[in-house]
Amino acid sequence: MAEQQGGAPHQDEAAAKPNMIPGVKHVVAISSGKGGVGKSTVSVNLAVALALTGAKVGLLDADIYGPNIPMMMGVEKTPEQKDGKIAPAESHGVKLISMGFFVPEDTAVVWRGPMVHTAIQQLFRDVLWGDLDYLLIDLPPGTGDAQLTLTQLVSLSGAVTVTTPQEVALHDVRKGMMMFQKVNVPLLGIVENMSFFLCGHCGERTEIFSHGGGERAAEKLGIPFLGRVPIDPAIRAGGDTGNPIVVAKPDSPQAQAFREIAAKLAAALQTGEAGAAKSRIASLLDKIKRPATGN
Ligand SMILES: Nc1ncnc2c1ncn2[C@@H]1O[C@H](COP(=O)(O)OP(=O)(O)OP(=O)(O)O)[C@@H](O)[C@H]1O
Repeated sequence: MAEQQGGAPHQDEAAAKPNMIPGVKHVVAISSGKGGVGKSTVSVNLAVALALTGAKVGLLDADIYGPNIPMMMGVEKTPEQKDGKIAPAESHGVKLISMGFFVPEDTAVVWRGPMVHTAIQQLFRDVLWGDLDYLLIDLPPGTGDAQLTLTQLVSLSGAVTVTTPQEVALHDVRKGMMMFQKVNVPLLGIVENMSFFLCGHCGERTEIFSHGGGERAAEKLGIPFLGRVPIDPAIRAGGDTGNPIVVAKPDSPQAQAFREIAAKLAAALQTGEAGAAKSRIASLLDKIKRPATGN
């Protein structure tokens, strides 16, 4: 990817590739095969952990069926409009837009395919994201309209999948990963959430949802395992109060787990970039070496 100073994609490049968001360097989808595995919790903590490294980070809550990122980030105010565009909210150093801002609370929304398409398109096109190093997208669970729309509308740097460790959740992971593979979205890795519970009183470790499934799935699929996060009341409380654990308890092992996963994700994106640059150079060299055929 050609870059201007500061790392954002060049405006010309963005114009040439209409699916790129001008000024946004990496767009990463955070997905899950099924609901309730902690995808939003992981999205929020990774976004804030990346912002704490000094990166410019945006978070797009595309979970049209249960947009709870504003609550998890402690944002109540609806974003302002400027010249027909939407200025994202900002919290814990992260720019934030959610479908939840535009849908009245406690309203059940029935989204048909084209509506999903239009809504997600607007969140990309009409939001003043500015220059970002990372735009994380919290997808709805599963492999439906929103996921496919997204892969059509925006050039994704890759997808991360969140799962719990048990076999039934992993079955859905494989399905989700296959969808991304089919549409040529690089698989950046698997995060295993709710991996184990450490008793606060006796320190005993209990593996509520079985053991090691995320890592085994990563191995089988040949994609990176980004790390595991324990099940912990402080992580849940961080979500409920709008204070993600990486800021609420930065010295805790749970926060450390999220920071390590964020670092691995950043490294995977850089490797992807280096890999793409290498293959561009290799193909250039190949062209230079190959004698002209005259036609
Ligand atoms: N590691 C964890 N420890 C304790 N609670 C957690 C953990 N991860 C998530 N939770 C809690 O589990 C619930 C579901 O998490 P979350 O909303 O992040 O899941 P989700 O996969 O995004 O769900 P959905 O896609 O169905 O909306 C929340 O109450 C959240 O606080």
